[in-house]
Amino acid sequence: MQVNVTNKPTALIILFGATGDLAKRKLFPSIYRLFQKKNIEKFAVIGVARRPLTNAEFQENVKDSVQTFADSHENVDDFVSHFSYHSHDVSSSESYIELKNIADKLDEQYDLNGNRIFYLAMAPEFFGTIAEQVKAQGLTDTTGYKRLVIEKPFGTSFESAQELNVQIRTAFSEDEIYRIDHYLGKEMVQNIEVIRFANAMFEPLWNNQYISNIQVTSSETLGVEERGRYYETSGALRDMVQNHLMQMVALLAMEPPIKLTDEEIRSEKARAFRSLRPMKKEDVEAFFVRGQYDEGTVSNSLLPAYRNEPSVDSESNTETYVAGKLLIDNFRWAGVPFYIRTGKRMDVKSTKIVVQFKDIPMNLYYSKEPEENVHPNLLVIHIQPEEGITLLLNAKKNGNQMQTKPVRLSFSNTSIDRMNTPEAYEKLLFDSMRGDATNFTHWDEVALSWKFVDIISEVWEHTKDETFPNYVAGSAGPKCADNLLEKDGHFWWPIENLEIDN
Ligand SMILES: NC(=O)C1=CN([C@@H]2O[C@H](COP(=O)(O)OP(=O)(O)OC[C@H]3O[C@@H](n4cnc5c(N)ncnc54)[C@H](OP(=O)(O)O)[C@@H]3O)[C@@H](O)[C@H]2O)C=CC1
Ligand SMILES: O=C1O[C@H](COP(=O)(O)O)[C@@H](O)[C@H](O)[C@H]1O
Repeated sequence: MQVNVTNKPTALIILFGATGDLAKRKLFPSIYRLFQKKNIEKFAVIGVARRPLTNAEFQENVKDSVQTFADSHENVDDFVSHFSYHSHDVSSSESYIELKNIADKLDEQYDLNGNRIFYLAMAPEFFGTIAEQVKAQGLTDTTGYKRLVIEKPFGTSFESAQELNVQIRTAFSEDEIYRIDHYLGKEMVQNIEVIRFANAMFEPLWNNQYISNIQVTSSETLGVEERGRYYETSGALRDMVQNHLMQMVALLAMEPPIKLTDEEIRSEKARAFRSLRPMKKEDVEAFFVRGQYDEGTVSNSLLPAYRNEPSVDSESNTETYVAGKLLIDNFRWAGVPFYIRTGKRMDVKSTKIVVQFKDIPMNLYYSKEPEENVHPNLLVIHIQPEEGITLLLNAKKNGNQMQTKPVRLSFSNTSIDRMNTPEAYEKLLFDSMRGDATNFTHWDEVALSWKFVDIISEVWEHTKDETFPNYVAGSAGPKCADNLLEKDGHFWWPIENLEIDN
């Protein structure tokens, strides 16, 4: 269903998990930016968590968060006056009634038309209970819209995701559910569609006749930090591949949607997932490799091995690195490998997509200077930290001989628009308030991506990787990831050499 998208949304946001890390680092600063830009005016927030806090104490926490994580600090007192707090254990049905009373009061006070966002920034084990309770206790009986914004991970396998989906669907219909994948809120991830579908020079080439392979890299310098308990049962495959990396692959591989509506775009992404060649257990080893970081020295500090991080098993078999090859068995992509890789404690923090074009059929320049191999054309989409596009072409070297040199055409997104692009969470929160679900994941996409990764998890859970730990903290990852491409006659383009030239 296409929802009526409004530009100045009003809403009461009921934020479950309001004392947590995500709320502090991402959500409060994002709501603040929307307020500062006057994108939202009539709004109120109820923070929900167990610890006892007064409204004033909670507002002080929100103020701290804005002062630490947002780039401007004006009107903060006015901003935090929109926040209330309700101490409440979400697994007990009792205090939902009190929550409803607070919600109704704020609805009237701020003239919010009964519009409600239930934002679940909590561990997934609570998602089903909260959805059921807000319905049972009448919080969803409202005159305006009701929407459920739900954080990842959405389950830990297809089966668990399906159970969770059934639970939340008792209270919310599919078009009221906004499953967050914050990569879909990143400016340059949203730009993938525009680069592909708004440029006559790319779309005709966007297929197996002209593209040799596509590489998607998301590397992090951070380790697992304080999230060892969660990460031990997740690993990089469930934490990053099932969602962020596969979403980027879908955007790169999908067919042009007939319209730019959420339904059309999400159904094209789901079709791309349906075309993925399913993994067979016996093929996992040939298509996917894993790694786990060992201790390493970065800027003269010794960083611990994953197995020595808090709440991590000293013999853990959990992967902190994944590289893999995906094949899309459709007319457009047959034969083109999509390589993906992601890891924690790597040498650089960077997310990039490299589209490598095929060599031209006959190259006039090889014969003259065989050592001067002509560089393949590359399109590099820089997702973060820098945002932009680089096109690597070949041009003539200055001078009399006919030799070539690679040249770069670069576009830096931020310097062109002369503004900082909005944070992913800011955009997604705004979209959920406006009723635009385009950049949220539909159940079909979630189900298909879980089915794909479940086979890999099953194999990995049952085979201990005796090489772990197999890469040093602060390095470029394990050697097995290079072998994966070498077998196909390819190599990973070194992301640190592909920066944007301004
Ligand atoms: N942090 C991040 O960078 C990211 C987080 N996410 C996801 O966001 C969600 C939240 O993560 P994060 O903020 O890091 O988690 P935290 O552990 O920091 O916060 C959990 C929150 O839940 C509250 N809580 C826990 N149990 C209950 C309960 N029984 N009743 C009411 N409140 C409860 C806690 O407050 P109290 O103890 O006071 O009850 C706290 O506010 C998770 O699903 C996570 O996977 C997704 C992407 C990134
Ligand atoms: O969802 C997650 O993403 C972050 C990486 O996000 P980014 O925007 O900084 O690239 C990752 O650290 C975390 O483990 C994962 O849960």
